[in-house]
Amino acid sequence: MSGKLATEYSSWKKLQQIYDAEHPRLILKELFSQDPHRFSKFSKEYVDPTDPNTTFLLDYSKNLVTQPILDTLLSLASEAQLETYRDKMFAGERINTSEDRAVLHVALRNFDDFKIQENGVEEVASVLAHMKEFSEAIRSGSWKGYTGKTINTIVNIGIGGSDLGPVMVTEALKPYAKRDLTALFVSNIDGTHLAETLRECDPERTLFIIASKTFTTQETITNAESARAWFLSFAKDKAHVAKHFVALSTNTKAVTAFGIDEANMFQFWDWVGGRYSLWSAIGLSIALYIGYDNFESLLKGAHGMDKHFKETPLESNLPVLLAVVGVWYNDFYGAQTHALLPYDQYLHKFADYFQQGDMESNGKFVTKSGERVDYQTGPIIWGAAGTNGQHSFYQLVHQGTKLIPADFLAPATSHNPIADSKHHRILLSNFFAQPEALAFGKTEEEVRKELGSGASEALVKSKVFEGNRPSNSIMFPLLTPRTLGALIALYEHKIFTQGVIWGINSFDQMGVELGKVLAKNILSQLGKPSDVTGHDSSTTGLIHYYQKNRKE
Ligand SMILES: O=P(O)(O)OC[C@H]1O[C@@H](O)[C@H](O)[C@@H](O)[C@@H]1O
Repeated sequence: MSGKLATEYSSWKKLQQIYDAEHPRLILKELFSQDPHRFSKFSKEYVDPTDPNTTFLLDYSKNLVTQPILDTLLSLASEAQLETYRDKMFAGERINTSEDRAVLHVALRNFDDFKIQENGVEEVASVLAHMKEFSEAIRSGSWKGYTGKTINTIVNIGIGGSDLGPVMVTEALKPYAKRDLTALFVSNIDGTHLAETLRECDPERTLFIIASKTFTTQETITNAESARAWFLSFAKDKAHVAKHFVALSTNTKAVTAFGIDEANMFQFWDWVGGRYSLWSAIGLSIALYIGYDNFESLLKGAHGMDKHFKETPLESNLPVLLAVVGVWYNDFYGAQTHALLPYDQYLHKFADYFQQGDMESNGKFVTKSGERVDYQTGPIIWGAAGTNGQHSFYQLVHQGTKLIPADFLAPATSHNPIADSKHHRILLSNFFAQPEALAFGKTEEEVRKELGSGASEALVKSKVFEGNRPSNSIMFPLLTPRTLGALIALYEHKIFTQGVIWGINSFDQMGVELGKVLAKNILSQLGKPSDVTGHDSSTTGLIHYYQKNRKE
């Protein structure tokens, strides 16, 4: 990045002045009543530049912004050289500086459109062809297990980026799934996860997909070894492993050492970050579950958003708008979190997925040039599918003491229009009502009128909704593979944009390393109390308690 702290930009300073002077007057109720055209000014319909049928509406009018604030936020993005860094990413420059790597998930869904130079990019098409051929063989039943039966269950063994994307997308695109193929996922090292999953598997009809970019991740390799031992307890002969185990990885040596044939390995490259890898071979479980053509539509939807991000001026660029509005709350309003609230059961893993996508990317306190930031970086991402959240944590979102910016997402049409779409109309009425309630609240006067004269003061106060709580709403016609691809890429580029503004490297994850190293050392000390050395009294005490109480 430019080597500057974000607070040094003149637009940052201007934003601080605007915030200090104006924020008490930024009242959504007033902003809407002053301008009857606020919705049309602050909403945009996305039309995929490569496919006019893929569209969605982004309504960002319920944000605590005016046009001059938005303009200043966009100047901040320009001052941080967003366009330059965006072009560097698409050109394959090594913008992941700490690991000296290019950041090219956009190359995985490019279909020869942008010219991208980097080793491996020319192999993308052949890996996709391999995924197509393999997924068709499994789905058609031409691929047989060791006793000649077809595969009816796939088990993806992976963690982090090698799990969350496939889990989220297979859930989201279930309406497109081959229902006689069950997709299961094992991620946790907790033996319970594998044991419970294997209870659902028939060894003669199960395919294990070992998904690991590095093929060294302790959880994944341990789970894969135990799955192989389970399989061999039935199949007996190691030669049968070839029909039931495939690998998705960048590490050919480790894959073959594990005993998986190179022919059953699906490659990707070090310029694919784990949390940006569902578009790569890591998406094999998706292709198997929804079919290769639908997987390709997912990639194409993301490519459309890439083109939009790359070619649209900042003021109409949807990921950029989401990003800068997020910076406004995160850095000036002091919001700590950002909620993702999809009103679509199929998107129930969306927030989980972007917890890694956003927090592993932007949860950093040093800039690319090694300086400690003096401002907030990535927000805490959380959320749940509507309307479940309403009956759980929305109380705090509406009346708590914290500002929680939120994105609401919903399809106009449901894949399951049961009871003549009654369910969907109820769902959507909530999707429309919640942002309205958050923004406009309910005054004391309205409460008094409602309760009548006998109500206690305490009761009146407890029923007031202060409102002025901001949100974005995203509505799309139907959750299709292409729309989902566009939505995921929308958030990926939002994360990229915020990372550029904050001057951090959004593409490494040094923060996950320390715990791994300590755990490795502790694992070697778990035998007996006298082995436990070099820790504080709390950690030592905890390990001693375990040693005293375990039954193995
Ligand atoms: O795919 P791998 O190499 O097994 O890595 C899995 C995960 O490992 C974690 O340690 C990383 O923080 C994630 O980014 C990554 O996705």
